[in-house]
Amino acid sequence: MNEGFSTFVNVGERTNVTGSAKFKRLILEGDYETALDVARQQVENGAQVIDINMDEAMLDSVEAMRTFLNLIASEPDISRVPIMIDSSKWEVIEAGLKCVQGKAIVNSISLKEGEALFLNQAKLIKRYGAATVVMAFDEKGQADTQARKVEICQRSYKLLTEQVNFPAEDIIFDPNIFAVATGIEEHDNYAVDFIEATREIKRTCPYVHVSGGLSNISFSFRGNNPVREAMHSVFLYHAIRAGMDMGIVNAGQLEVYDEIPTELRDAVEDVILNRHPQATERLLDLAPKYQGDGKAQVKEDLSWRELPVNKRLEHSLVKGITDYIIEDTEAARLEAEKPLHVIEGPLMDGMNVVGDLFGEGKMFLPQVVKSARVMKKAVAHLQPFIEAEKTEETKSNGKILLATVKGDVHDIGKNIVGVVLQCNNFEVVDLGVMVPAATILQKAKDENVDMIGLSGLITPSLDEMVHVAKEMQRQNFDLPLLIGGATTSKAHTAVKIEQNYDHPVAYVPNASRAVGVCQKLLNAESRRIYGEELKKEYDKVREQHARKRPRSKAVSLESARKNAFLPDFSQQPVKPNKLGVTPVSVSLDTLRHYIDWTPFFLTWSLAGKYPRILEDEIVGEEAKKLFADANNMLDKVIADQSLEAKGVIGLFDAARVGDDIQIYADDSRNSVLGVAHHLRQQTEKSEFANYCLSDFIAQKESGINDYIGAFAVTAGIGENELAAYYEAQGDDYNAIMVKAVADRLAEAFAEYLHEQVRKVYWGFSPNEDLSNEDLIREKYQGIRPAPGYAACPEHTEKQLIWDLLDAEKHTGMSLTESYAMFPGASVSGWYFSHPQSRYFAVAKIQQDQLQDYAQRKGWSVEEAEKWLAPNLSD
Ligand SMILES: C[S@@+](CC[C@H](N)C(=O)[O-])C[C@H]1O[C@@H](n2cnc3c(N)ncnc32)[C@H](O)[C@@H]1O
Repeated sequence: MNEGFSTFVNVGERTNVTGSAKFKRLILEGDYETALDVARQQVENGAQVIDINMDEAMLDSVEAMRTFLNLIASEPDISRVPIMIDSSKWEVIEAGLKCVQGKAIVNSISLKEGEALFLNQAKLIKRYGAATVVMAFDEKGQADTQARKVEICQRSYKLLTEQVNFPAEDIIFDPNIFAVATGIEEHDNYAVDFIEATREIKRTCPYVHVSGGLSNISFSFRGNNPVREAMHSVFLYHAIRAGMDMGIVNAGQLEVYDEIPTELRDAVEDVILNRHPQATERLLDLAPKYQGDGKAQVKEDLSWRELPVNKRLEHSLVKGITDYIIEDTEAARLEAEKPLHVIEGPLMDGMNVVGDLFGEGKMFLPQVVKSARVMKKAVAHLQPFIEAEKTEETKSNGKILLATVKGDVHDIGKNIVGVVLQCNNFEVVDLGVMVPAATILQKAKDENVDMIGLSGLITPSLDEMVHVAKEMQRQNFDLPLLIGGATTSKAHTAVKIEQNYDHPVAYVPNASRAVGVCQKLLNAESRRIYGEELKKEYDKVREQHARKRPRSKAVSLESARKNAFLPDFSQQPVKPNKLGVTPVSVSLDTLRHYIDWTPFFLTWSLAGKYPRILEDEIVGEEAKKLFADANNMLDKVIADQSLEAKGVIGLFDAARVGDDIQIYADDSRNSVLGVAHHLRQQTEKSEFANYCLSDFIAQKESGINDYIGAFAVTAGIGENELAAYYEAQGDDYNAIMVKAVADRLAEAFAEYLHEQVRKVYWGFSPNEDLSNEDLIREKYQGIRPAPGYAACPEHTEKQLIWDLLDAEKHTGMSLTESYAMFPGASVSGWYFSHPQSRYFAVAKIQQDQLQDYAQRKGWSVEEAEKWLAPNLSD
C-alpha cells in the first residue's frame, strides 16, 4: 500500500465471539476443533496476531478462554503468532495471561475506571511480560476529537512509563476509529482526528504503537463493498504514514490505492481528509455507480509500443517484460551519444520507478526480481559497445559486499537482497556461501566496498557473525555492517553483535528494508545521523533485554526430569517391517504432488495460503504468475533431469536412558550404534509436562522393545549448477526460482518418505489415507523432529544421523562445520512413532542442564555454551 505497509502488523479477529457468528456458534457448541481451524486459517491468511474474545453471556468466558488458549498452545502453526487476549472482564484477561506461553497482548485497559485500577492492571500485565492495548478512554468517556485522543494517550503513557515502568514498546494505543460520512456534521472530522492524533502520539510518546479497527470507518457504506474497500485503502494510506502500525484489517477488503478509479479515490479522499463540507454528499452520489463490479476491466494491449523509447524501456522494466528489451535498448543506443548513457539515463530512470513502487508497497518482490532480469538483459546488450568505446564504468550508488557466513549454505534471502539492491543502482559484490571472516574482510578491502552485509539461516551462523564483527573491530575497519537472515533479529544484533564494533551495525529484517538502510549509510552526514539513531535504539534494546524478567520461572533439571512426559505404553510399539538402513530414490514427478506451496510464496514475500492465495485480491495475480513460473521450472527439471532427489532412512531398536536415546544394532541391545542426546524443557509447568524428545521412547528398564527412525533427503543435486547457469545469463529470477523449487521438492521428499515409513518401511499406520493438505497439517501418527528446530535445537546431533545412515555415501549430502546440510535443499531428522509424540520448544535451559549436556556429549562447558547459545539466557 505505502511505505509502512510492509511493517504493518495485521490482527486477525475471526476468533471473536462478539464479531463472528460462526466462531460464537462453534464455541457455544463446544466444537473447539473446528474453532481451532478458524484460528489456523487466520494465521495462514497472514494474520500476524490473533485476537481472541469469549465475551458471551451464555458462556463461562474464563473457562472458554482457558480451554481455547491451551489448545492453541499445542498447535505450533497457530501459536507461532502472538495472541491478543480480548475481554472487557479482567478475570478473563488474567485467566488468559496464565495460559499463553509466548508474549501475549492484552486488549484492553483504559483510564475509564480511574488511575488506580488502570495502574494495577498494568502492573499485572507487565509481570506476565505481556504488551497491552490502551484505549483512548478516560473517566469522562471515549475520546473523539484529536485533542482528547492525544491528551488521554499522553496521560496514559506518562502513568505507565513513570509509575509502573511499563516498557513503552509494549504499549499499543487505540485512539478509536469512528465512522465518517454518517450525515452528522460532528462526525466529518473523525478520520482526520484519528490520523492527526496518531501523528502526535507517535511524536510525543516514543516507542509506542498505534492500532485501530479499520472497518468502522466505512460503516455508513454497508452493502457497497467497492466504496468501503476504497475508504479502507485511503484511510490506511494516510494513517500508516502518520504512524499507525497495527490494526484489524481484512486484506480481502482492501483495494490497491493506485488502482482505485481516480474519480472515486478523490471523492473518498475528500471524505476521509474532510476536505470540504459537501464531501459526504458527493460520495453518496457517486457510490451507486461503483456498487457491484464498478471497476473497469484492464485489457492487455500493446499500445505502449507506441510510446517513446525511454517510456517503452520503463514499461518493460516495471512489467518485467523481456520480449522487446533488446530491440528497445538497441533503439535507445542508436539515439544516445554514448551507450553508457542508455544505462545512466532511461534504464536507471526505469529502475528508479521500480525501486519507488516497491518501496511504496505498490510492486511485489517477484515483480522486482523480474525487472532486474530485464535490466541485466539490457546491460548485457550494451556491454560490448561500452567496452568497444572503453569509456569509464557506470557510477553506482555504492558498493556492497554480501556473503553467507562460514558454515552456512543458505542464500535465497541474500540473493533476493542482492537483486533488490542492484535494482536501486547499488553495485553488489556477492561472495556466495560459506565465506570465512578472513575472506570477507580481505575482499572488502580489495574491492573498496562501502559496506558489508552478512547473511545466515541456521543458529550457529549467529556466532559466526559476532566473530566477523570482532574481526572488523580488531582490524580497524570502519565500514557499516548489515545483518540479515532468518535467525537474526534486532535483539541479537543489539545484544551480541553491535557492542563488538564501533561503527554502524544495522539489522535488516527483509529485502524491502535493505535499500533504505543502505542509502542512509552511504553519505557521511546521513550515516553519522543514522549511526547515532541506531546506537540509541540498540542501547535501548539492550537495556530492555537486561531488564526483561523471564516470562516463566525456571526449574532445576532434576525437577524438570521428575515432570517428564510419560506416554502410554500399554500397547507394544510396532516393530518396523524393515529394520536397518535403506537408501531411497524417487522421481521428481512423484514429489511434485507432495509439495506444500504456501512457504514458496512466502519466500517471494507473498503472504497467504495456497491455493487461496491465487485468488487473493491483492497478490493473487502476481501469485498466479509466480506459480506458473514455478511449474514451468518443475516441468523443465523433470524433463531434462537437471535436479535429482536422493534419500536414506534407517529404523533401529532404541531405548530411553535418562534424557538420551540409545540406538542399537538389534534387539539384543548388545551393540550400541550411537546415542542421541536431547534437551529437556526447564520452565515451570502447571498443567503440562517438561518435555524432552527422549520421553517418547520406552525406558530401557521397562523391558519394552521400542524403535526410532532417522532420515536424510535432498532434492538439491544439481541446484547450484543450474542456478549458476541462470546467473551467468543475468537471469536472477530463474536462479532464485531453481533454489526455491528445489527447497520445495526437498520438503516434499521428507513428507513423501515419512508417509512411506508410516505405511510401509515401519508400518505402524499401514492403512493411513491422507490428502496432501492433511499431510501438510501433519494429521498423522508420530513426528519427524529436525535437529536445529525447537524440540532439538542443537545442530551437532545431525552428525549422528549422518553416521547411522552413512548419509554422505548414500545421498552425497554433507555437513558443514556449522552443521548446515549441503546442498541447501535438504532435510533431515528423526522419526518417532508414539501416538502421543508431539512438537514442542525446549526454550531456555539452565546451567545445570548445560553442564549435564556437556558431560553427556563429552564436551567442555565452553563448547556446550557455543552450541547451545540460543537456548541460554544472556
Ligand atoms: C518446517 S515445516 C516443513 C514442512 C512444510 N510442510 C514445508 O513444506 O515447508 C515442519 C517440519 O519442521 C520440523 N519441526 C517443526 N517444529 C518442530 C519442533 N518444535 N521441533 C523439531 N522439529 C520441528 C519438523 O521436521 C516438521 O516436519
